[in-house]
Amino acid sequence: MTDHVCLQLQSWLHGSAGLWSSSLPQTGFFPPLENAMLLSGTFNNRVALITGGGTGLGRAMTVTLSQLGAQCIIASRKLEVLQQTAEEISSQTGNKVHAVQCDVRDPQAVSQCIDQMEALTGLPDVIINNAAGNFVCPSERLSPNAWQTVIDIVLNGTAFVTLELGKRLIQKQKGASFLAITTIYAESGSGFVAPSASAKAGVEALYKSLAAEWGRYGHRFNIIQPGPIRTKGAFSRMDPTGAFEKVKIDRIPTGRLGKPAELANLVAYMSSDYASWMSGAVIRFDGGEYVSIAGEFNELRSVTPDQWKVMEAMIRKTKGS
Ligand SMILES: CC/C=C\C/C=C\C/C=C\C/C=C\C=C\C(=O)SCCNC(=O)CCNC(=O)[C@H](O)C(C)(C)COP(=O)(O)OP(=O)(O)OC[C@H]1O[C@@H](n2cnc3c(N)ncnc32)[C@H](O)[C@@H]1OP(=O)(O)O
Ligand SMILES: NC(=O)C1=CN([C@@H]2O[C@H](COP(=O)(O)OP(=O)(O)OC[C@H]3O[C@@H](n4cnc5c(N)ncnc54)[C@H](OP(=O)(O)O)[C@@H]3O)[C@@H](O)[C@H]2O)C=CC1
Repeated sequence: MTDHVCLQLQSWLHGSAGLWSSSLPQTGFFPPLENAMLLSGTFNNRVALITGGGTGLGRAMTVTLSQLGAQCIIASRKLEVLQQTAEEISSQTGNKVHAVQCDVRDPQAVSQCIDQMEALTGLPDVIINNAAGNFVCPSERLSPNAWQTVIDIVLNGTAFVTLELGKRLIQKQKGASFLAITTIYAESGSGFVAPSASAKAGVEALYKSLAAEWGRYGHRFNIIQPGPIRTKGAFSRMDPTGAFEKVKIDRIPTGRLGKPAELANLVAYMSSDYASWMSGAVIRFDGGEYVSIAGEFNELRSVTPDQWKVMEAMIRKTKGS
């Protein structure tokens, strides 16, 4: 028995068993709740700008904010996509969603987009910097333009939108909540997405800096770091073959991907007056993935109770160093 368990352990250590798979099956402890969490009317008479709001997570945020009473503006490059999303959400919620074309890489376009927005709704109360560009690529294969494209969308785009709106809000003495969507690897860095990791880290530095500097103008700045949530935009560029999805899920302690509506509820809370004391916060929202990857001994989840008996006996038998 003991020899058999030792052999099993050796085979596990040499990688023939799934390194990340837990010895216990995931039993659906963490079902997602996808309805809007806040009180209806929380965002009545509020205007929310969501960059990249036409698709994926930005779209889900727009649905939730609109359900809660906000007048939303969604902005990105593809006007047709934006218009379709805006119409669908407006008719679903009864609250107007406006579509405004804007390439956030271009500061002049950003300024014109904000002119357009001011004419439509006035300056926003809620700003969600969600637009991004990313793809997995070995760093030695990146061209200068590939690097620059991601940095321009994510870091410069966020800065152009935030600074232009910030200046105008300060001028009008109007407070606002700014939120940036980054990633869990903004902190750790990550191979194969170096431009995105660098840009998202820059966004976090910008938001923490402005949280300190612009509180005096009535502006709050917060950050959400989502873990993996299925969207076409992300998954088609991060896992085009689908080969890595199971590996990812196996290392998430809650045993599943996140849902767009779950993230949208957190976004709504952090953008609402219920969070008016929250500024400079970085909230990781990843089902436990980050700590699961980081912990030195977390692979020991694969050790079975029988294997533990053998290991414990071996450890207890050892005397001295
Ligand atoms: C192990 C992983 C397992 C599972 C993963 C599963 C799920 C994901 C989990 C977590 C996700 C975590 C973080 C996600 C962060 C995100 O940001 S996801 C959002 C993704 N959405 C988008 O990217 C949408 C917008 N993207 C785009 O429009 C394009 O993809 C873009 C390339 C970013 C920009 O388009 P644009 O038209 O402006 O640019 P191009 O002219 O096409 O390209 C510019 C230069 O980049 C080079 N390029 C483009 N693609 C690639 C590539 N795949 N590899 C290498 N280089 C690329 C292109 O050649 C240009 O350079 P040049 O040729 O030198 O001119
Ligand atoms: N899904 C996930 O697992 C994770 C996502 N994230 C983050 O969540 C956010 C949303 O991603 P997700 O919804 O998954 O992916 P999407 O691809 O659906 O969203 C990205 C959005 O950004 C917009 N966009 C891209 N380039 C520009 C530009 N130059 N100017 C204006 N808008 C632009 C796109 O619209 P258009 O093409 O019309 O310009 C699109 O709507 C991103 O910040 C991403 O980094 C973070 C961690 C995990």
